[in-house]
Amino acid sequence: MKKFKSSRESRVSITELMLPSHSNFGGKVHGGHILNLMDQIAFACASKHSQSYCVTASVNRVDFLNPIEVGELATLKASINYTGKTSMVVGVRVESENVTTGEVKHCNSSYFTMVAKGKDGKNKLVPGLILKTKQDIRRFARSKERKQSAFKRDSKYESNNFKVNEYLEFLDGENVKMDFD
Ligand SMILES: CC(=O)SCCNC(=O)CCNC(=O)[C@H](O)C(C)(C)COP(=O)(O)OP(=O)(O)OC[C@H]1O[C@@H](n2cnc3c(N)ncnc32)[C@H](O)[C@@H]1OP(=O)(O)O
Repeated sequence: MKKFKSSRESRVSITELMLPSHSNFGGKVHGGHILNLMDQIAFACASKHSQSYCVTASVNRVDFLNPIEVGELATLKASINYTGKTSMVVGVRVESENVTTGEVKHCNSSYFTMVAKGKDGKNKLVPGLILKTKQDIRRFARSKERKQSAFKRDSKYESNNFKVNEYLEFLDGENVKMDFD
């Protein structure tokens, strides 16, 4: 297996027609269906890069920017934004297209952290990423910063580290009432 690979080598794109069976009560495509497709394409992209079976470790923020209508085409694009030792961050973008008007809407962007698994079920080293463009560097740097800030936030809120007195003021003006037992 190569030691380094470019994001172009594992880029994946799929287009699917949104069927009535994918709709929610409001007639739009169900968010859960879109998340399922996003997870599948993130898996395909990470598996291609690492040439391994991968698992989803986390999903960073999914904003539903625009709804997708039944009868529209949903196109999902995925590429590797970041490589760690055994983990990869896959950027996933979802667009919808109205086939009659040709209007294209950006519906979601999200970042899936996938971890490669070896045949023994243990986490496995993945090839590094060859950064070819300014855009590649921007995506890599953004993912690295996001990973570092998530780590800092998680440690701050661990129950052993959490200092309640430092957060009482933080609750001022919020829709809560203190009622300690
Ligand atoms: C395709 C599917 O949908 S699979 C089904 C859904 N997913 C699963 O069932 C996964 C269940 N979880 C697991 O198997 C494990 O907890 C894993 C693989 C996510 C983490 O493995 P562990 O051995 O516990 O963690 P470890 O601390 O060694 O981390 C391994 C790597 O994952 C990264 N990682 C672990 N947890 C997270 C997280 N929550 N968010 C982001 N990255 C994470 C680490 O930073 C590390 O990256 P690196 O090797 O590039 O430095």
